[in-house]
Amino acid sequence: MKHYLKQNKLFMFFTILFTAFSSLSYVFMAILLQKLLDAVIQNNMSEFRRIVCFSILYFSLMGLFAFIQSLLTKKLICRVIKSVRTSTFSGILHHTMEDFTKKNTADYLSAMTNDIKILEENYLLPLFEVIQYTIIFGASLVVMIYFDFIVTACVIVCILCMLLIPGLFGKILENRQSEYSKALSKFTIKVKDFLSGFEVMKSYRLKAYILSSFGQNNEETIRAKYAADKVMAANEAVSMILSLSVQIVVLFLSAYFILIGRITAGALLGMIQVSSNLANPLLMIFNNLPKMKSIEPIAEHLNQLRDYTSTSFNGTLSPVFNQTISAEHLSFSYDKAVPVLTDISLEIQKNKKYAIVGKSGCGKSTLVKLLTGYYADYEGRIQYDGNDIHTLDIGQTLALSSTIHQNVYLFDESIYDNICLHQSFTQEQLEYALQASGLSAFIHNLPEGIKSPVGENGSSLSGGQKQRIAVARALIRKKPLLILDEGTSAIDMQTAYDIESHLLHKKDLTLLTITHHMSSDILKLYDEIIYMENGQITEKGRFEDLIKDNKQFCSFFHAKINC
Ligand SMILES: Nc1ncnc2c1ncn2[C@@H]1O[C@H](COP(=O)(O)OP(=O)(O)OP(=O)(O)O)[C@@H](O)[C@H]1O
Repeated sequence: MKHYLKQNKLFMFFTILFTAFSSLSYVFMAILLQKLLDAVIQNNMSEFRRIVCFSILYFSLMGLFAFIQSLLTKKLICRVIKSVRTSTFSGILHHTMEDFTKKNTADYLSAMTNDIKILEENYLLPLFEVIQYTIIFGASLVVMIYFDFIVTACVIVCILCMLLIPGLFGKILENRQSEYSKALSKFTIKVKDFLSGFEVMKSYRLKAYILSSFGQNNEETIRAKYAADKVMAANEAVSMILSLSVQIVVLFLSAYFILIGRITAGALLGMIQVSSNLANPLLMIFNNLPKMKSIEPIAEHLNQLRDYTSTSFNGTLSPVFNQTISAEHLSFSYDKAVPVLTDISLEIQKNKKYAIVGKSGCGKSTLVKLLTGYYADYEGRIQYDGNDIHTLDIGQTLALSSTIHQNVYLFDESIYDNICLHQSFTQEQLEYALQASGLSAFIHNLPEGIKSPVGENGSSLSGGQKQRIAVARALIRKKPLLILDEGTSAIDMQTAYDIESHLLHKKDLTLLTITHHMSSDILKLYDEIIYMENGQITEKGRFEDLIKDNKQFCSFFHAKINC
């Protein structure tokens, strides 16, 4: 948190300055009361008038300072929250694909919303209260010494007892707050999951189950919140008792000192006023310190997201793909126990076309993800034009390829924005991409044309239309490597055939197609069919040759077309 406050040093300085002005005015009230009562008791009319005039000016200025201080504090909190959000979000965006997918997206969502809210409520707001009350407390102590030293000494003893409170509750509150943050994150994950599966819920009549599971999670979250609130309540009660004891000590001692003639009645009134300026600020400070300490695990989590650095890919070379992407003796598993790819060697030559086929779950998508720089923790070697992928800048390596998945993600913007992704392209480039992806006729029939909104994740489009937008998105960028991972599966046969054969005839494109669609007309157009079984490549070659060989691919092909 200090990091963000340092970024706003000047703002912080002026906020503290005006906090000091408005805080000192509270303390000065005690001296004003003492002077007023003494003037009244001494029947001093001219002194009384002087005090009244001074008070009018004084209270007007006090109001102005309080307003400026409040404004500056709010503005500073807004600036800090904005910085925390921006740097946390940019840290999240900095994650490698591999590390990003290790967590549920709702976990990031919870950090960006719930955790930052907790930070505001339990750190930033209390911090400025603590600053304000510390100034009031310090100034009150000075005024108290001015009134009477012995009373001040007794007050200090009470305060030392109060110093034990943060130590008493801080650690417990920290643990409870951390549990609450975890519960909130779990709750957000569940809600996101349920809302994403809305359609499944409707068609499988899952409402009762979802409501009960939601209720259980809601209950756990509230229980975690209440557990933290209970510690806060205990902290508040103990702080209150101790702060009251300060006022009681002041009251009784001052009364005794009037009796023995040590102080005046005006000083008693002043001391009662100042003692509340000692007790209340202390109460607030000791209420707030454990709260502020409790956000440490949350701040740590946000800092981890902000300061994320990839430990897997640290290369800096710009990748070049002019000849080959190769894999040698590549083995990989997601959880170490179950091997997904075993000893794979292959070479992808620039501008050639490859179809990767095999039974579901044999590792086709995983192989392509590894080749394009998705995962770093594998055995063997992956090279781009002879350079190990680990020596390359992974951001640039990932940008060399475009993958069109079965489930395309579309932003809630227009078709145009989803294709161009806020980059500039010429009209000619746009028209080519629309034509080659088979989108032209569809867009032509829309009232708003290419500017039509697609809805949340393309909810107003069909699966095939979404895939065509993804194809246009990739083609307009003329990326050297295009991957179709069942990328045309939702498009009607004729359009899919047209798109795929167009891509197969593009001379300046390397194409990797993962397909379950066994059309001999299309498969014949590929330079190489790569057939996989149980995480291994068992056959490679042109379609006609593999059919002639009459081995595993041939049986797979015939089994598929006979289905
Ligand atoms: N992120 C992941 N975490 C853990 N296991 C995974 C993950 N992704 C895939 N797997 C597992 O790895 C194996 C290979 O999956 P992969 O998606 O590569 O197969 P595939 O051949 O592309 O399948 P399909 O043709 O059905 O899309 C499967 O057993 C799958 O369950």
